[in-house]
Amino acid sequence: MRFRPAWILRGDMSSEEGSMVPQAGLEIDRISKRYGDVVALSDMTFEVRPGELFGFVGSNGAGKTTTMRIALGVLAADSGTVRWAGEPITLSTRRRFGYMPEERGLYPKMKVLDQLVYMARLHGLETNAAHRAAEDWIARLGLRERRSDEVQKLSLGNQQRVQLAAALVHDPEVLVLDEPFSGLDPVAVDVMSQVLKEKTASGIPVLFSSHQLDLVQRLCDRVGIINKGKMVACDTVDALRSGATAELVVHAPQAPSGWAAGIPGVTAVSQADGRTVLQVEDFADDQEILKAALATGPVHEFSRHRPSLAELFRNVVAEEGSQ
Ligand SMILES: Nc1ncnc2c1ncn2[C@@H]1O[C@H](COP(=O)(O)OP(=O)(O)OP(=O)(O)O)[C@@H](O)[C@H]1O
Repeated sequence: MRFRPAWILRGDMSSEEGSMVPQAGLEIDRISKRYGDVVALSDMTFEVRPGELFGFVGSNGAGKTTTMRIALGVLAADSGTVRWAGEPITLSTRRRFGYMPEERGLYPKMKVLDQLVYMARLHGLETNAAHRAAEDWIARLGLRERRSDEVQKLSLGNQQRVQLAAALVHDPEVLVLDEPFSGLDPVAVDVMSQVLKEKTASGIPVLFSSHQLDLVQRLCDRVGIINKGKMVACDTVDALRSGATAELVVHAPQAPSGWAAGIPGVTAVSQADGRTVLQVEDFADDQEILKAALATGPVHEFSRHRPSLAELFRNVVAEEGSQ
């Protein structure tokens, strides 16, 4: 599968952004960051719009955590700006963000309720309001029976629920979550997904990173694929998938190797167990392909295939890596 250049970004987001954006969201604007000789981010640019669930995907070391830390202001960029609602972020803006750091950051010996009350107080809630919010999120995230346990005595999945509660307890205006789904069981994934959807429905922009691409494909309004510190593709999953060169799966058990060679606009990707996967350009004539397949014997399947986000991701990373 190959990609048309329309959605492969090369440092200019202007064609990707529409004019219908109601208000500015969380804007990451040409952020660069080096660690010594390592270029972690290079002109990283994208926006998470109000009410949008934005999935941030990339290989290990691509720069997701660095971007999120800079967005939160816990790490300084070498250049570039992060804005929320049109204004550069400040210490007081940061207090209105909810953050789930990759390294988590709960106090292991603190009890769940005390932990959440403490977090809420840190973000400026009064004692009573902090207690109410902590109890609400404990109930909502299924942690009632664990509320008096030390965090270190919880399972990893439950610790993650507490971490999510800690990101939400002060009713943030923006959510930035670093791999919130990692290590969760299917029920906890559903709880997490539901909470994120509710938050976006109330107008909050949510940025989260994940290596679980099936989940990202299912949940997100838009996806940003990053590679080596750069945004290389950013759009809805549907737009990304429709921008990829289509594939045809042909099950013709008697077809010899190379049976489709020479048909204009067609490239064989694989052929095994009687099943051939072909890449077909827009101008390729699928009836001609079908005729060629039938000429070899019976055809049991002839179907178009839309690449999954995981396939798109592998392809983008391979393409960009080869440049
Ligand atoms: N404190 C640091 N000192 C030196 N290099 C760092 C530091 N933090 C990150 N890096 C480097 O910056 C690059 C980006 O790392 P980052 O953690 O942002 O990637 P990531 O996309 O979050 O990866 P992962 O999916 O593995 O969590 C990597 O090359 C990493 O080794």
